[in-house]
Amino acid sequence: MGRLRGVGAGRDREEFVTESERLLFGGRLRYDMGWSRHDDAVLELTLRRTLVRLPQMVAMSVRLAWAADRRATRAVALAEVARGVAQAVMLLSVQAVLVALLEPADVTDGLRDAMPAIAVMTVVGAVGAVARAVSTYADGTLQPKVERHAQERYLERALGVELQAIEDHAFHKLLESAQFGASSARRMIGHGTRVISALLSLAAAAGVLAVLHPVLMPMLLLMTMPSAWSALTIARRRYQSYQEWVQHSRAANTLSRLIIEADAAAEVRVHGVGPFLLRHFRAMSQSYEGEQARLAREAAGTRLVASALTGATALATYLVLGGLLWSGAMEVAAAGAAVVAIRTGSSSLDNLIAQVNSMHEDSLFVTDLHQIVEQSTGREIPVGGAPLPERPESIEVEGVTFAFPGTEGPPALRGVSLTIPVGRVTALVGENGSGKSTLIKLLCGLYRPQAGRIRFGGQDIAAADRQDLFSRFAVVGQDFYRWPFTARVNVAVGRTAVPISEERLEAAAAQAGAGDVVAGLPHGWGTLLSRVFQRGHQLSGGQWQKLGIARAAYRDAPILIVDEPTAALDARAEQEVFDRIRALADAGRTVVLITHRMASVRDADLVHVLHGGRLVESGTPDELLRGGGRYAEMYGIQAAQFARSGAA
Ligand SMILES: Nc1ncnc2c1ncn2[C@@H]1O[C@H](COP(=O)(O)OP(=O)(O)OP(=O)(O)O)[C@@H](O)[C@H]1O
Repeated sequence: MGRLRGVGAGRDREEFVTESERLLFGGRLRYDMGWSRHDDAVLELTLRRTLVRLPQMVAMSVRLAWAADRRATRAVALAEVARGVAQAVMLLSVQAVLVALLEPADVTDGLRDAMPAIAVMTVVGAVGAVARAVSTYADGTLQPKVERHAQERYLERALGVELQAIEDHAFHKLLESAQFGASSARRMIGHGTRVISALLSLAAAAGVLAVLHPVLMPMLLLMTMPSAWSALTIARRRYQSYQEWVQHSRAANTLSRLIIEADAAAEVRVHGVGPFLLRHFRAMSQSYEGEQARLAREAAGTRLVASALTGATALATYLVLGGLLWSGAMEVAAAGAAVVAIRTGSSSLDNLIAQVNSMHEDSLFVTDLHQIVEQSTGREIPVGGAPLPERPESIEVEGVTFAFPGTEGPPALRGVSLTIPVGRVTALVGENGSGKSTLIKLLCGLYRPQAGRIRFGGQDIAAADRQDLFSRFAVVGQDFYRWPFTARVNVAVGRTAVPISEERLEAAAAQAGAGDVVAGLPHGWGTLLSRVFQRGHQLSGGQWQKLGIARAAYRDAPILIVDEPTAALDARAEQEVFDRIRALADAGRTVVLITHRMASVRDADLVHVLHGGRLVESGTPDELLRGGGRYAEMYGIQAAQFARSGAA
């Protein structure tokens, strides 16, 4: 990575855009790690730093485990300590047995002297085995709980942030990366357990070596250095690569999903899109394979160097041991015990390094999880606030300007001021992209204006309780969500805070003209509305639209926002929907209607016309028609179309 940060790095990176990335996704899909927030953490992934971070990481796993299940955590900790102590006692007993066997001239005496140590070895062997079984069981129950806990925390955070955070690609990338945090948290527990166990057994081996000869312990450490270095280097490269390629992999997955996606299946076949998608899937996968091959090549080289160094240090250690024996500085029995301790110690150290390394890698993903918490701070939907008036006279939009963050060009809304009277139908009209849907999202409190304010009966909604604000609205958007659940849930999802009421469902369906749709379903309200599951049923666009309106009716909120509610409806159904919308307003509901059908707007009490993010006209439909402005022009165009088709 350091190389990429060099002078020519930007140019190299720009050049390295695959054809698929450019054609399908409009450019490079790899993150510039030089600018990544993780960069510091990753590039500092050195042996020293990792070891310094070890206590932090162990503490992190303990905290995760403690929050998930205290009893199991305690059981794992006790069992692991018991295992470590058993191992230490075992090593000391081995030394005692060797001394007893090698020192006396008579073998029988030696065996007799060794008996107590052999008995101790048997007991601690059994204790170690039981401790291991306890740890395996407790760890097995603990890990899934930790994963669920972490996953819930993640989902709660994702749910709690503003729409704008979800739409921010950097935050979204973090969300994607952090979704692995939960399984990493689970693995951290396993690694944490094994780290403690390796540390204890290492301490035992080191203790024995220190007693035998002071030079042996540093030799043991030296022997393990190369594998530690290689493991950390490989892990660092892997994580960097993951971070850089996360969007690319996601894009390749999107391509493979599109090939099997039910909604795209017809077009994929009729237009022959399949081979095109497959070709680009192959190309994108191949470029990722190239990256993986690079990682594998570098890992192989690093491992080779590490093995050579390990061999050299092992040789040096045994030469030192030989020298000690030859010079008479050490007895044969002690040398035998030293060999056992070195073998145990180096295998514990290797194990420790491997575990610390995996733990470090996983801890980076768990850190992403923590970063979600950190980065969502300040972006979460505020809790609490001033209550809104129960029945405001009107909603006032005052000089509102709003630009989508990170977008260029003029703001989506510029100095818009208008009034939405309560209990009336207000229509918002304007050409595509004029800012109608954006204004609606601001009204509902999904976005905040950069200038100006929106008042609900005099109360600025910026200071209002957002949940209270949300509760005032029912929205039937152009792209209302088609939940892959039953018809019942697709309507009742309008109000999930209370138990589902069949009576209310029927009333909502009747209000939306969706009664026939439900009656025609094979299992009525219980019909699953998704073909990708067993017993699933497919609705037509118009049938879905009626259910969408029923959902809003079920929500029963004082303000109903309908964004192109009739686009997929036939002429009769369209008329019925507008009649119903009118009736809702007559019954005291406030309706904000967005539509391109000018004739439908004629029933509105007030019309606001947006153009290029500005309010250009306001008035009753008759006033605007008489005024001869934009509304009159759009109305005239549509009326002429009808007249032409009528004459034909
Ligand atoms: N999430 C978004 N991020 C960035 N820009 C957006 C986003 N949503 C809308 N825009 C831009 O804001 C402008 C206004 O869009 P908006 O959806 O409000 O228009 P509209 O009047 O509802 O259009 P239509 O009649 O086509 O539904 C457009 O230029 C659009 O590209």
